[in-house]
Amino acid sequence: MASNFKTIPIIDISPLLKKSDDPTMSEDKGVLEVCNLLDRACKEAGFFYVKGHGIPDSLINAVKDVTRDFFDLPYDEKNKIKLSAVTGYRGYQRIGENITLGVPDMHEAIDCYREVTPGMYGALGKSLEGSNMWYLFWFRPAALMVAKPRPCWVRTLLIYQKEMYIYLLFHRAMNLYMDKCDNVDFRPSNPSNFKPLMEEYLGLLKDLSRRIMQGISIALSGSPNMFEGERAGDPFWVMRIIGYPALSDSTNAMKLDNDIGCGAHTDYGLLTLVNQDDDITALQVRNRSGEWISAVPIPGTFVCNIGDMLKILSNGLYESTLHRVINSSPKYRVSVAFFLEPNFDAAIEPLECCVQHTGGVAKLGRAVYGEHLVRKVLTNFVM
Ligand SMILES: O=C(O)CCC(=O)C(=O)O
Ligand SMILES: [Fe+2]
Repeated sequence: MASNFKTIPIIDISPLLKKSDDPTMSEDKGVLEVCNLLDRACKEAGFFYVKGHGIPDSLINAVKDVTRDFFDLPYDEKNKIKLSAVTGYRGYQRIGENITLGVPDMHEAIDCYREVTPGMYGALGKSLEGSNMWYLFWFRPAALMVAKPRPCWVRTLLIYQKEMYIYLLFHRAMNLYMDKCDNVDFRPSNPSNFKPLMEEYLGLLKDLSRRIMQGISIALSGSPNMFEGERAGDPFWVMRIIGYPALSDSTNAMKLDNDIGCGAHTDYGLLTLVNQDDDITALQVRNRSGEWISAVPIPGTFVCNIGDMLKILSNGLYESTLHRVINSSPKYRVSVAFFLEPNFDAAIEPLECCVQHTGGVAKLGRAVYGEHLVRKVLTNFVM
């Protein structure tokens, strides 16, 4: 549970980055100082700014400029990369199409997900590969085996329901598989510099976020590479390129119905890095007593926050704090959020070192990341 923080700490991570290829990094004084600050921020707020991250200001700003250029285009042009189930929920969504807690969000966005390859599904996914394999899964003989004595038809029905649910979930996950939508490019070719710029940016953010996770590993008393391998060695990632119309703006394709740019939510994965507009305060973070604390833009920094999967891994030591966006300024706001996630098929459960630090009992249950993601994405869109 986050504390009653009133401000969000700023952390200079340059000492951590300098040592990130050094196997003895966790003995370095400068690294340990950064890790202490990360530890405190993750416990108290679940949010922090990073500076000294090495990503040039010119690129950070160019990414926001090209985002603004895209959202400035006519609706029909933007809709050429329309998000749908066929694109695996990738692409452009108009204002009001994204839904948080049943309420349409007053933003437009491009959603980008890492492509999903068959190997990423793990055992369950593998059984669904190939055409129509799912019905074997549906009626497999093992489905008739249950521990508790119940009439046969009840047992069959219960298993049938559960398996159908799992099937549906993974069917949607299969839609995230790029081979199913390789004729749909969800990245716009207009503006022409959009793709190369975002590719470069994405590469740098993947690297940066993994380096920050090294610091978080050390902060949690683990080895610097605790999140590599089965947990997040081949991480899934998401990038949301977002535009929030000014409240007074009625020229948009859909009239604004409410003032919530993005409803209160927690992020799904490990760590989020937000590149937000410099001159508009709109992102708000909720503290323990329910006050909304503004994440005031600090040029040249990223706003970072903890996601649900890291909350589970840390056994609740770190908070995935509720946040929302309200753009009450008279200007259109853009932000680009990068989400570092676990491996798609990672089974996430509290880490032993965190259980030890939190009274010896695992307080949070196990979650398969891909299932968690698909469940969340499906509640975000009405299709
Ligand atoms: O636009 C922002 O500042 C944050 C967006 C956000 O919280 C999200 O996309 O999860
Ligand atoms: Fe968020």
